[in-house]
Amino acid sequence: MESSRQTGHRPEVHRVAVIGTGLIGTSIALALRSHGVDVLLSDPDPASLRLACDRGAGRPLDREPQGRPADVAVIAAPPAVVPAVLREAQDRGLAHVYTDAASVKASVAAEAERLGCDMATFVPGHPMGGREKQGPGAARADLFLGRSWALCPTGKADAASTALVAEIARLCGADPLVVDAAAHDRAVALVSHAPHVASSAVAARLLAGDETALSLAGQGVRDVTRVAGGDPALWTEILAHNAAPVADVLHAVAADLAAAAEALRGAAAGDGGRDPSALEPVRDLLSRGRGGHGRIPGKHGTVRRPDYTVIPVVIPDEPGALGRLFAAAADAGVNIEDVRIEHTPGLPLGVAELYVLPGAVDILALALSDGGWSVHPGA
Ligand SMILES: NC(=O)C1=CN([C@@H]2O[C@H](COP(=O)(O)OP(=O)(O)OC[C@H]3O[C@@H](n4cnc5c(N)ncnc54)[C@H](O)[C@@H]3O)[C@@H](O)[C@H]2O)C=CC1
Ligand SMILES: O=C(O)C(=O)Cc1ccc(O)cc1
Repeated sequence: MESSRQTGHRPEVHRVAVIGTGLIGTSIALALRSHGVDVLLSDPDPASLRLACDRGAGRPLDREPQGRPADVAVIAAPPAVVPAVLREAQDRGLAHVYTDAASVKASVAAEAERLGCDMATFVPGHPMGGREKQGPGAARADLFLGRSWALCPTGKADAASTALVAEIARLCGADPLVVDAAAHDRAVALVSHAPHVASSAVAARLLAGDETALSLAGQGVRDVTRVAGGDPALWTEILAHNAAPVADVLHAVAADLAAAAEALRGAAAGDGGRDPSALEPVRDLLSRGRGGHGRIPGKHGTVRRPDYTVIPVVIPDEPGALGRLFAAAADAGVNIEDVRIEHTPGLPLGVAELYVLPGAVDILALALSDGGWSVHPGA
């Protein structure tokens, strides 16, 4: 794949307009705000816009008197609407330079060109960080830390436009990577889009599982199916815009799965699965899978997500328990950076996993233990 990482001079970004204040737009806005960038926000959904503003991601664009253009406008809306939104923003001179965040690049750029957008100032982009949740409530300023951020300028893009959009990526803690749009789409078919469908296929089987089966679910199935929690409407749109490359990967995955199922069926029919040679295709798949997993690079770049320490705390499954736990942490002067709840249906207790900065672990563990909580640091 043709690609290059950007280096060198860093242009200054003072003012950014973010159009689409969902998960990605609000995360970008929060990251830019943390660097003191003036951020203007817009979204056709007033509730999304209000929540993004209330979270400190910026102020409403439509309350701004038509002033000087922003340095950059970021369009963080679903792929199908990006070209029309771009055209409209360029027509009213919203910014000097434009980018988007859509998960597919070639079709979006082609449609923008067809609509007569100015391709000299449009640098299509794709931040490779995300979540399976939507909307501004799920946004995080650190969503893109240490991730790649693809930039796919067409041949018509100004170098200065590309440099400015690369700076947006860097301010969000990501590594900008210039890559051809078609190569980008083939790459994300392999590393994002087909994995999403495969995850959904595994997760869809769970609909047929009974309560006993589901109560046995551990971390493995949670890991494999996490992204299947994404929005089906958005993902159908993403897949529609990258259909052929995704189909190629899925056909190969399906062939591997069919061969594994066939081998297992044969082994079960023979001697109950104990003949090791019957399972050779399965062993081969597992070995290749381990090899492929090993090829996923660690997070690159110098910026890393903060290393939080997890403190598991047993909580009763009753109204107000979490509130009391958070209040106890606040009394101890400790900020909870993130929280996950593990709960087994039918049991009166669950576990709240509190994510805190390493320096706060001892203070919080002691304060919670003194307060009668069942705390399990290091578990
Ligand atoms: N969800 C993820 O993990 C990632 C998504 N992306 C891409 O980012 C873009 C946004 O996705 P999310 O933030 O996840 O979705 P989201 O559903 O959280 O937010 C999308 C926002 O766009 C707004 N919107 C819809 N039509 C609009 C229009 N015509 N003009 C302006 N805003 C409009 C919606 O009201 C909504 O607030 C998509 O293109 C997606 O492919 C990129 C990286 C990761
Ligand atoms: O949930 C995650 O971990 C993701 O990586 C999500 C994601 C979804 C869509 C993208 O275009 C890019 C990233």
